[in-house]
Amino acid sequence: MADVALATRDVPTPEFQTVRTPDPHPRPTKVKADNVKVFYGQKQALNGVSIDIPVKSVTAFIGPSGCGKSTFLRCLNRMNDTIDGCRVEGEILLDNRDIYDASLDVVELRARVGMVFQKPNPFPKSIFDNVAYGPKIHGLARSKAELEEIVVSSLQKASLFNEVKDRLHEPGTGLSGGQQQRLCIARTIAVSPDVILMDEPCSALDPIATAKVEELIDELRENFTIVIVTHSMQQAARVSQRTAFFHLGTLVEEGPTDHVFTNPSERRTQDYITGRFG
Ligand SMILES: Nc1ncnc2c1ncn2[C@@H]1O[C@H](COP(=O)(O)OP(=O)(O)OP(=O)(O)O)[C@@H](O)[C@H]1O
Repeated sequence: MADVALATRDVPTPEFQTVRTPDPHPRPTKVKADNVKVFYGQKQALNGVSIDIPVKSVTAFIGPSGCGKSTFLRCLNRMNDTIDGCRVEGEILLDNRDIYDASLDVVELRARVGMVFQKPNPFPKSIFDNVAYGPKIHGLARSKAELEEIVVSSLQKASLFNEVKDRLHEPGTGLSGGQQQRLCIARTIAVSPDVILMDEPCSALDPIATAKVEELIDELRENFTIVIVTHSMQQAARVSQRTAFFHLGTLVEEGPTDHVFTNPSERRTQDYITGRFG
């Protein structure tokens, strides 16, 4: 009950309220979204989502299929800009800067806010070149040696180096699915992002590869702000510190992961996590 008493109510739109439970030891906000609405043509997919995403921790987005988790995730690095007919309203700040500001360089933004997709999607290039690609196009290495250093350290941070060190010049597509996903994470890390967005990063992986990626996510949160969309509530419970529950285009509830899973403030959250719908 003490946790419920902590919950504060916010009113992003007149139609609904998001219940928020603060962390006992809150971290500074890295990304702040305010009243974000997304439309695909005439259809509204998000009804005014507001959330503060804390720095250097993992925030999980959960909710039934079609509730808008991926749509909201894609707002955070403007990937929705690439979808015809998609319109975003509201405000999203990264380190207090409006990411929808007309003067903002979207390529730069996507380097600062990297994305890992559901299906591993290495380039048809060598393992080395997959990781070197970003640093090369962003001019992050002044010499060949520096580029090599970035590639090796990114593969190490992605817990992949030891498995591939003897075949760096072989195709990335020749790796196993789990290794390919860690290669994609290494590729994202190589451009030194602040935020890593992960859209169901384990859904194409077997349980062992999933466990490795989850372990990796836990290590990465020391240095990166991570937002993960997942269909697996066990995964959200294992890897995240905060959880946000979406339903029908609204953010119903967000709070510390243990609170959301053990003592949710909202009936809809309770029904979802106990499998009554979704
Ligand atoms: N490119 C698109 N064009 C039109 N409608 C879309 C598009 N992408 C998503 N939608 C719609 O927006 C709503 C939210 O979809 P979204 O993919 O964000 O949900 P989700 O919670 O991530 O679902 P899932 O868990 O199944 O991936 C859905 O009704 C979906 O049909």
